Amino acid sequence: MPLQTPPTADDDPLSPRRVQFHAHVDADAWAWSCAVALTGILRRDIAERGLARLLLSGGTTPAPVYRALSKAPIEWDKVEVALVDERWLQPDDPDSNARLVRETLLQNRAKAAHFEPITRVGRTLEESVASANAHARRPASVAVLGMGEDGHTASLFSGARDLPRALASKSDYVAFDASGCAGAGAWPLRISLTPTGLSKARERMLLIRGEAKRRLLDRALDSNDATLMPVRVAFSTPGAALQIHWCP
Ligand SMILES: O=C(O)[C@H](O)[C@@H](O)[C@H](O)[C@H](O)COP(=O)(O)O
Repeated sequence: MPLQTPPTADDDPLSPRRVQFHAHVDADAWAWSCAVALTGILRRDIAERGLARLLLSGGTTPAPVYRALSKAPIEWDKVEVALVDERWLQPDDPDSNARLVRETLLQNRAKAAHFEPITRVGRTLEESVASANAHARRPASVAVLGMGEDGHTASLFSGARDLPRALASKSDYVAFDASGCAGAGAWPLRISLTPTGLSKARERMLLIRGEAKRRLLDRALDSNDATLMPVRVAFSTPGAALQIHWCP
């Protein structure tokens, strides 16, 4: 009879080896600490592989981190910047995640990075998803995630008809229709990284701020259902441990 391997701490999604929580005193300390952590990851991958790949989320939270990171001493011409998710908008739309990344990260030293928007003028939704999947063949150095007030991460929304298919997908990116989900705001049609795509990133970071999100995170850690709390995929998906960076 084959010997059974006893479960290790890594089998438990809430093991300290899977989720690490970093609390920062204020927004400045938070932004700079996250930028320093990201700088270390990107420089390490450039040293080890000659190239680094950074996956970024949108939303209102991460801009200060992206602005701080834009000044970091990194060989930016060896960095590919891509998106965790995108709204079905033109890449220069003020509400697109591409525009956010261009205006916050791709400034200063980081101007030299290579940016891959998911949407392009003239590209259909299917072509956009196919392009994101083709680029995702190169594994990400780090995926930077956010969490919505409804518990979504990337563009994986609870209550959406597309959620079970996205959670089970073997593709790195899928089209996602979040019609009827209040958290998706005015942009129900999205393209999102899946747990499969997330599992390939060498590192994972979740950026959150404020007491309400800290309480929501506690609820997500206690819940056992990613269809109710999609942010659970950030720590329950096999692969890298999740580094959570929070400030008041
Ligand atoms: O484009 C998006 O909507 C996102 O990438 C999304 O997953 C975001 O990270 C959360 O919605 C958090 O958004 P806030 O930072 O605005 O709360």
